[in-house]
Amino acid sequence: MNARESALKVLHKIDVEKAYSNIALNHEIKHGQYTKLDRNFITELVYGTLENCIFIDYILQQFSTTKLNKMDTWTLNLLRLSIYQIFFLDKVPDFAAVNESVNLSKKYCKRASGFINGVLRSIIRNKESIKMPNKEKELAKYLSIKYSHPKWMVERFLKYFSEDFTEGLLKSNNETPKLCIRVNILKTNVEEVVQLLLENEIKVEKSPFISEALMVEGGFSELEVLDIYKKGLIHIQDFSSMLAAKILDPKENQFVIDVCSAPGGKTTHIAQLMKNKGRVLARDIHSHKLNLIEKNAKRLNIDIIEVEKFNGKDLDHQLLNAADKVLVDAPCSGLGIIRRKPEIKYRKEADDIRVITEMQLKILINASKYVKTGGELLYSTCTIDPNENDKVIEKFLNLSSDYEVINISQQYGRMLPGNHKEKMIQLYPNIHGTDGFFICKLRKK
Ligand SMILES: C[S@@+](CC[C@H](N)C(=O)[O-])C[C@H]1O[C@@H](n2cnc3c(N)ncnc32)[C@H](O)[C@@H]1O
Repeated sequence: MNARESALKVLHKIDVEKAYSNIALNHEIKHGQYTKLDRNFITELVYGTLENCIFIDYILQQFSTTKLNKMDTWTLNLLRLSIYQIFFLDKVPDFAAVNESVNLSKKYCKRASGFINGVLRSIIRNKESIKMPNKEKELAKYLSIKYSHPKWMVERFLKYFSEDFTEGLLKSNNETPKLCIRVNILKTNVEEVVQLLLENEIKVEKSPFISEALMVEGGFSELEVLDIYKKGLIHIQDFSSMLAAKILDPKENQFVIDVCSAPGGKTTHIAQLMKNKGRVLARDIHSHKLNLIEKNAKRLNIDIIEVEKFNGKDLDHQLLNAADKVLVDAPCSGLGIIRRKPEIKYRKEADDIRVITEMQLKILINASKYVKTGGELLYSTCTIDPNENDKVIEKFLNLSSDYEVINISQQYGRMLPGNHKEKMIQLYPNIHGTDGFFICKLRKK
């Protein structure tokens, strides 16, 4: 199977089965016989098409007599894949993209071959004269189409951020994120890992902010296949996520509870910082995800983590005032990780955010009850929506007079790129080059 056919299958799966892009793509790549070049091309085609889907559909609708929602899903995804190549990939000649698509259509949507051929050739002929909405008159619509974010999302960003900031954010959301590595200091050290990666022709940069973090140069994306990963010397985790455990700052022999912990990125980092001494209780509502924490802990040689299925919306009376530190890495809209999962743009609705903030507050209130007097509570999310971040904290503080916010931007400023004047930390992909991420640390008085 060639790269375009694989990309089409993955796009179809994401669209029709609502699969996650990273999981669907990894599955396809792992189970096919592809060269590294093919794997990179499939990845580029899938992410590029997904990232630019609203723009692509806008073009397609202008040249198709059939409405997009009336098209067969194979035809629609094949057209999207081809239009992506025509508009965004200089290395693919336009007519090669059309010919490949027509060949593929014979296998996946035979009856539409002529239609696909006609639409694509007409797009190529008129490529230069395509009209975009007027930026001055219809800013949200223009940005929505240009950067392929739903209009409600753009309007929401424009409500919170300036026009320039919003445009920068939308642009960054369509860029490829840097791959970050966390060195497992229980098993090795940074120098050894840098050397071992070099032997695999992977160059990394040390992070000036977090001692155990490395940034991969050039975006190599298959670290999981390396021995160094399988042997648990490294874990793959964004810099912003590493900050959460660093700022929680757990110590050896403490009792730490992580109430929303799967797949265990932060839990295993916490255990690592505790030098694998003490107790970490890792909970999640989804039992199938708890297996991932156990698998990760085993690989990283960590044995102080206990996993347990528990709904954070329920209060566990057994744990009242029991923990030194509690982490609430809350379920959120994910608006900070659109670079990694572009499908988030198309699957979220404005109302989802209202519903999720109620859950976040409930989980935070329950979790706060598990902290000892003098203990600490850390709330984090991978979103940039203030309603899920500082607004949740504001509501929490109104209901919890026994808590105060710790000024982490002052205390941990040296770990952060950019300037942070507020007590809490909000990272943005367009400013900090990390995932969009929020952290607030609180102390129980
Ligand atoms: C942001 S993710 C956690 C990521 C994790 N901390 C890490 O670093 O790997 C949020 C998690 O909350 C879990 N979750 C959602 N609703 C929950 C609830 N009511 N109680 C507990 N966990 C919940 C989800 O299954 C998901 O694994």
